[in-house]
Amino acid sequence: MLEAHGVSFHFPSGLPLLKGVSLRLAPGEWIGLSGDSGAGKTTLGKLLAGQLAPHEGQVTIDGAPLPTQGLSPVQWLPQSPELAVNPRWRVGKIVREAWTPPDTLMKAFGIEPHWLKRFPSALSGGELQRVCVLRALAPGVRYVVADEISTMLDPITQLTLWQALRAQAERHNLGVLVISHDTALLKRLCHQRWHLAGGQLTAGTALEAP
Ligand SMILES: Nc1ncnc2c1ncn2[C@@H]1O[C@H](COP(=O)(O)OP(=O)(O)OP(=O)(O)O)[C@@H](O)[C@H]1O
Repeated sequence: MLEAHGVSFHFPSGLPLLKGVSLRLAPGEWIGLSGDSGAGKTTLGKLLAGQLAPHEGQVTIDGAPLPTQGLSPVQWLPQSPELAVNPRWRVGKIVREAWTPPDTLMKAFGIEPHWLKRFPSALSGGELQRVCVLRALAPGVRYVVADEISTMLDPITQLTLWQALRAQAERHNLGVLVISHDTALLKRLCHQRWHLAGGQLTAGTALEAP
């Protein structure tokens, strides 16, 4: 279980952004997170993935603090994949950074073999996003924070990405936090939805059909 326990956070010289936020994400569960721009969704996602540290409260995985070394069991996937890759590495090296995804998965994520020799700047944003999502699904990863990952994609590519992620999440019992402004997408994908406003979470409609 990935849990935020009473987490509070503010950026230096900023107002309190998160005020005692608690959230539980179980293995195999999909939770949706919505909220206005600037509400702190990305910040909460980064806290859950251990990329930021809370000022109060804590984030735990199975009751223990997140590991600070090695492959993180919680992967944060950002909206802009070009910021998450080394521009001097070829795509083949990028996708195999943490593990070697099998060809079947490359195909499921719509990754073309001839992209692997290119540099990331020679892929579209949507193509590079699929590479980054697959890169993050290494063995040992148990939770994924998908932060607006399909916003820039056309509807068919969105479908490919979510279907491939869904299949891999089911196979490995991954818990997924989906951050999005798209309420219809969250209703379609998530068992449970939360809305972030004023630094606190309120329940969206629970138990939507995934
Ligand atoms: N490194 C930083 N230093 C100072 N303030 C920051 C930093 N990163 C984010 N913020 C501020 O914190 C607030 C929350 O940002 P965050 O990215 O978490 O919001 P969000 O809900 O994900 O927004 P959006 O939907 O627009 O992506 C914003 O007002 C933002 O300007």
